[in-house]
Amino acid sequence: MPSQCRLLVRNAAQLVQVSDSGAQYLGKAEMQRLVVITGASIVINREGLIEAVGPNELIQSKYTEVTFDQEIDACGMCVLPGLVDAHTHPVWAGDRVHEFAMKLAGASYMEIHRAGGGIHFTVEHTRKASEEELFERLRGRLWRMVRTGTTLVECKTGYGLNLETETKMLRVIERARRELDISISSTYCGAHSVPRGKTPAETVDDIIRVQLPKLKEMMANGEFHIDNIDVFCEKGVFDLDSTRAILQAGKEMKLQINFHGDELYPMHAAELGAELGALAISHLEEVSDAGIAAMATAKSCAVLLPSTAYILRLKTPRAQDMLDAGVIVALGSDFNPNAYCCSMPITMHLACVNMKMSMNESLVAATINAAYALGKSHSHGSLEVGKQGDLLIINAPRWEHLIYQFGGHQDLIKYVITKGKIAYENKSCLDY
Ligand SMILES: N=CN[C@@H](CCC(=O)O)C(=O)O
Ligand SMILES: [Zn+2]
Repeated sequence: MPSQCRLLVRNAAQLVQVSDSGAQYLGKAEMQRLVVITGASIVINREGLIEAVGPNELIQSKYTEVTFDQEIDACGMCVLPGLVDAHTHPVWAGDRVHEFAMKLAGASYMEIHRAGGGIHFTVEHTRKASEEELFERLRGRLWRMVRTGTTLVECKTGYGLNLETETKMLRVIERARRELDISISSTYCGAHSVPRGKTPAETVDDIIRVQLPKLKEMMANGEFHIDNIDVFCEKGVFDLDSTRAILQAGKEMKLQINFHGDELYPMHAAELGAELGALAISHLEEVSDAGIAAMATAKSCAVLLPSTAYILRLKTPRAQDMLDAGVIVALGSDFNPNAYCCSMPITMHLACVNMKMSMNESLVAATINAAYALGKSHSHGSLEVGKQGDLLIINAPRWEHLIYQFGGHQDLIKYVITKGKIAYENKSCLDY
């Protein structure tokens, strides 16, 4: 046993491990048996990994000879795994508050998109923004996420739609990955929309023949790392054949398939994703029964985005049908200029109230299952020995307060810890 460790958190009223079996995801039955220890401690070693977790007496007796860089007495508080946000678009310039007003007045998402707004508006501003400006904006947004408990986040490109700006966005994400106290899964989403002045066929060709080969070269040179490939598979954006061609090309580059499907119109994107071995498919408001069955068999994770369904007043994603059919269900905030929500506690709350998930199911979907959607559940998403020491400590005696309290998490989350170091501390946390 080492004589020095990075962090000891002791005396937690509850410590939610989520799972203690080494599972890479939890299905509906296991979600009901969340692993929670009462009166618990956790130890993070100097590599930032969890070294021990268990009842106070056990940890205390094992670690009497060990000194810690930092100790936290969590008496009366709860410890949970850092939250995992499985779907965000956080790199952009130019907000769309004016479009929110248009939507409230009755315009649909696609009407605004077809009229040249929506993604096109953001692309125009993001192309003009400097790399430094985009990084500073990303830094602020990721910091907001950290303060609401997110410690691993998926970050998409997709507001460049050409090689120059897509690579600018990838460099910005890479810099954040290297410099900031949050783990990042990076997604190339060059097929987020058909850019102005190009046909869908020209766009697919440019992505497959120009952009992807160049990205491969840049990854090999160590300029940035890309984990996932994404396409907005939607009527009026990319059809099934175009989506298949782009995702297949990404898969050949060893990128994980993680794409937008069956959101506004039933496209049979879920069936396509299952056929291609997609690790994750997001949205799925319009998924078919056959698509649900295919995803369950293929173990393609459904990343549900309750904030988007809420803001756009879409059909409610069929979380319970998916869980009953054996689909792995995860959650994402879908932070983007259309759905300006970067809080996973609010996302979990919406999933419970609008999608009829239980609090156990929501927490699993925002931790181990979201980590699975990013191919990272071997290292993230639960408090188990050997995993990364990412956790939050809330100032309440039952963990469910994280979901029950709607907003105001700045007064609930006391610490956010990444790799065993305090990334955020609220020194004036109010009593619940
Ligand atoms: N649906 C496609 N992409 C985003 C919206 C992006 C945007 O409107 O800027 C989403 O996941 O909701
Ligand atoms: Zn999205």
